Amino acid sequence: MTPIPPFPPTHKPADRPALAPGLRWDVFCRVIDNHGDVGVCWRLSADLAARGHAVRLWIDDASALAWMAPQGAAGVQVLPWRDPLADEVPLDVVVEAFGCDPPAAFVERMAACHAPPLWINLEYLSAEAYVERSHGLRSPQMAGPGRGLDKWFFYPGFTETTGGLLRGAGVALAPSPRALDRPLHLTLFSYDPPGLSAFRDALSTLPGGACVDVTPGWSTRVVQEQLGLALQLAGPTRDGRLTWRALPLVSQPGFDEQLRRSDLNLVRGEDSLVRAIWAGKPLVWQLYPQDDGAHADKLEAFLALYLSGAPTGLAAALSTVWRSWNGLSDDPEAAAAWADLLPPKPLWTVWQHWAHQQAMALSRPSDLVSRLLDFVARHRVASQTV
Ligand SMILES: Cc1cn([C@H]2C[C@H](O)[C@@H](COP(=O)(O)OP(=O)(O)O[C@H]3O[C@@H](C)[C@H](O)[C@@H](O)[C@H]3O)O2)c(=O)[nH]c1=O
Repeated sequence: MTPIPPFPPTHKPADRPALAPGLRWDVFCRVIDNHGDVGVCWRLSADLAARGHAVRLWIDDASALAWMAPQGAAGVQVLPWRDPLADEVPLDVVVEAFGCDPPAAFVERMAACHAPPLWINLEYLSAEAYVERSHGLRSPQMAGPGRGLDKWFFYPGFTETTGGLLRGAGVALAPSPRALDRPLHLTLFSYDPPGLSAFRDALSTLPGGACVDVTPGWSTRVVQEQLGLALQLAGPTRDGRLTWRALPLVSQPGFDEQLRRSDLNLVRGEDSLVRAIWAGKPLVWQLYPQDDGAHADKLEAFLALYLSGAPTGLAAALSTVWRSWNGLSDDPEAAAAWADLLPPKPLWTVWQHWAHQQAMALSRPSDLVSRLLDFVARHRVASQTV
């Protein structure tokens, strides 16, 4: 076992390295699967830095940042996750993404600080009711390396009493919907949606045809497996009235722009759901499937929120399509619902307007980073007055 190097029992704030104005943050990220962990941690870090804060992003696998954030961000230092991490002085705020357990030696140093950093666990986004109940709760650490510290739960969410949604400074809100006088343009970023071939059938009947941009990895594989289309970056694949195009991996700003340019976005996971909302275009969401079926409740909660107040015909057709896209119903109506939702059917325009309206409504309250800064400010004031 590597011995933990000795360090003084207390560290006054003055012991911490002086950095840029604003607060100094340690963000910890473990890449478990796919791109969501790094995607969220990068957006958070870059947004904090854009507001004058200094961020050390500790990450166990930074490889995806080469394509996701090739531009980097002034104020964000990307550092390899090290365990033990006893030689670093914790900064003002420590964000642990998705309960990823920062190295024990680092947490021991946090606990040994004269004025310990504020320790925040950033959780997964959901519209379920437990989010409002759990947001902002304190978890006193009774044992382990952080004994004596408090860890605070910060839950992203869609309502005022949650942690809000990541937005970023450069988000251009959706333009108003336009009438379609060309092939429908789609982006496919998915896991393995059951019924992809039924969806292709619905697209194939569109009078103007459609062009589907397929993201690399899972989606390209699934198009090959379910539809027998081997997509190549070299050029588009014709398929009757449809055109399929393989996309390369692009930066987050490029990905966001891709969603804004599309007429219909089929997205997956939490981060691209939020970006598709901001794009203000019709969207279909595929959730990461959980073995215990927990994604079903998560989908229903989001449907209830997103479609609250929607015209009845739209709510019914969209719910049918979304459940079937997630393998949560084998509703024979799904094919008919798809057909009803696509142009030139009247519901298409209703859907466009609804997506635009929801982008505006959900962007009106403050965003996640603003709420996080407010949360931190309130706790720092409270801890100084104790
Ligand atoms: C395809 C593509 C994606 N991206 C980014 C956008 C997002 O930040 C990120 C994708 O993240 P998500 O949309 O969350 O989907 P994901 O499927 O990659 O991640 C998911 O993995 C599951 C295991 C987790 O449980 C989910 O919570 C979720 O995080 O990749 C690009 O920047 N460029 C690209 O070309």
